[in-house]
Amino acid sequence: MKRIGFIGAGSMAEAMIAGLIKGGVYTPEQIIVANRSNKERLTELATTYGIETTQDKQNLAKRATIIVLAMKPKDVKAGIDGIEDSLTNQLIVSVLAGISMRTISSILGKEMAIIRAMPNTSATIAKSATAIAASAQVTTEQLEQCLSLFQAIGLCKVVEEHQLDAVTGVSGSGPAYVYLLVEAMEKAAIEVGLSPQIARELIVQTLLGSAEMIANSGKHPETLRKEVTSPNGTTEAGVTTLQDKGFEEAVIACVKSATRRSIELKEMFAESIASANNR
Ligand SMILES: NC(=O)C1=CN([C@@H]2O[C@H](COP(=O)(O)OP(=O)(O)OC[C@H]3O[C@@H](n4cnc5c(N)ncnc54)[C@H](O)[C@@H]3O)[C@@H](O)[C@H]2O)C=CC1
Ligand SMILES: O=C(O)[C@@H]1CCC=N1
Repeated sequence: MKRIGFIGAGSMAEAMIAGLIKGGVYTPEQIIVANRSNKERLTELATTYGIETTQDKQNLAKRATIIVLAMKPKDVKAGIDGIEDSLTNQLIVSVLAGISMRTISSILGKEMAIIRAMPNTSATIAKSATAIAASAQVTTEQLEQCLSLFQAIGLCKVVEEHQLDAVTGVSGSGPAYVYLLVEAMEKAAIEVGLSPQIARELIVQTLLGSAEMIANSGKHPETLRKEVTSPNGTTEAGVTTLQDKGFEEAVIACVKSATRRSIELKEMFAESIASANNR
């Protein structure tokens, strides 16, 4: 029986498990999840999804065809140390930000088929924007399996590994930028006289409508923006203020900072794991 095993039982693992079952990619019997020590969390997942839970990672690694690494990046060494003897030709799928394939291979002490993925929290509602990158050992069949895994929780694109830092800066962290925009719009809406409830509903619908226009109208965002903007009208007044306040530069700097941080974290983790391996 093909099985998928998750090491790490947090929010990202749960989002993926929910999407996989809902999308019919795996049945609950085919899913195993392990964590470090929190038995209550495992019981909660077993009760909600009917999946198998364990704290025996070696056994999980032996029985799964795909092993998903879903712990925090700082826990990767402790999380996968000890599973290497259980590995044969399984596919390792890592959702860890800033942990390179090289770092994973160096902890395992062998070259494996590894796919790195950068999803985002909208995976919870099967709307993740995910990008994946595959190591040379990954077969076409394994890549297809991984694509259907992430397509069950949203959209999935294949990129080169070095592009994952940019993906992290754009869509991994991206939901937070949108939430900040909404927080600011809500504050302003209340200041100009709307109730919080009506403000929230109007803003959410505006976001959904705008996203769908970009996705489905076939028009460039700039064209769509110009269609909203009447000469000397209200939008022009608003957009001019945004431009005067450096909105575009701020967004560009934001994405670049997040991308840079992803690169820094990757280098930092690589160094600390290399020095731990040499001890
Ligand atoms: N939250 C986000 O927006 C995104 C997160 N990610 C990545 O997903 C990964 C998981 O994030 P969350 O689910 O938010 O974290 P979380 O903190 O909710 O869950 C982490 C899980 O790992 C388990 N764990 C820790 N040490 C372990 C060990 N030694 N052995 C086995 N299990 C262990 C914990 O018990 C917990 O169940 C992170 O590496 C993060 O970089 C990727 C994309 C977006
Ligand atoms: O903030 C972070 O580091 C993680 C990676 C992408 C989203 N959250």
